[in-house]
Amino acid sequence: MLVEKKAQAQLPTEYGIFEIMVFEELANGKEHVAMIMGYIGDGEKVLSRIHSECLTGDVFHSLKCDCGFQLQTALANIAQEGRGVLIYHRAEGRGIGLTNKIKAYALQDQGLDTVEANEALGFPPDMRDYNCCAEIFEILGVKSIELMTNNPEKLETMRKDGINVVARRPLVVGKNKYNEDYLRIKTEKMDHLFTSADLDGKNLALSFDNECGNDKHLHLDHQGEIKDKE
Ligand SMILES: Nc1nc2c(ncn2[C@@H]2O[C@H](COP(=O)(O)OP(=O)(O)OP(=O)(O)O)[C@@H](O)[C@H]2O)c(=O)[nH]1
Repeated sequence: MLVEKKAQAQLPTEYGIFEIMVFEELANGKEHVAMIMGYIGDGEKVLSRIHSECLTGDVFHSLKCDCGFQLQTALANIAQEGRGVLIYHRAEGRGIGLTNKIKAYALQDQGLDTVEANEALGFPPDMRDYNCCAEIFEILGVKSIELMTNNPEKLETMRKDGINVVARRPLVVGKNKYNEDYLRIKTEKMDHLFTSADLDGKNLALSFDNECGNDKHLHLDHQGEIKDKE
């Protein structure tokens, strides 16, 4: 047994009413979350997402990654179907944690890509494992899933752990000028399932307007002083 269910309640959201459940991972005390909508019933063909925690993207709407956009789109897709499960997997920074992810961002500011930055800090490119997510599906009575992801490892782990993946639904959203390299590196070095049309922005279900927001943004110089950037 990898996880234990700790709490459950209703959670009204802007996408509709979910049932929220908290599962503790026994090996490390991490609190993973399942957001469930509708009646799981026979547990077959449940629209699902395993979303890895990204404080910067999910909460602060960072444009350096696609995480926040994927989270919103996954919840919206589940609401549209009226049935589904989103597991919020507490594996911040692909498992290296928030402090190390921000250290990696600092290295990326100096020109390293996401994989190189992890390696420079002494970590593999990706430290996640998804076994506890498969067990959460099992506890929920989910037998087969349509998984919203571009990451082949999530598909493989679910299959190995006995959760039948009947389909993959690509989740290509939120490309913008700040995350172009991040997305490209996912295809080139991490085997993620983007097409060249995705990377050109042609297949985006929800494209992000490059020119939106205030481009006369503030930036920090090397001393940490905030300056206007023209
Ligand atoms: N180490 C590190 N983690 C990052 C970086 N940018 C985002 N993340 C984390 O990456 C995780 C999301 O992984 P992704 O590779 O974007 O996507 P995925 O979950 O593998 O695949 P999808 O299911 O297609 O979203 C989250 O935990 C983020 O916090 C980065 O530059 N470095």
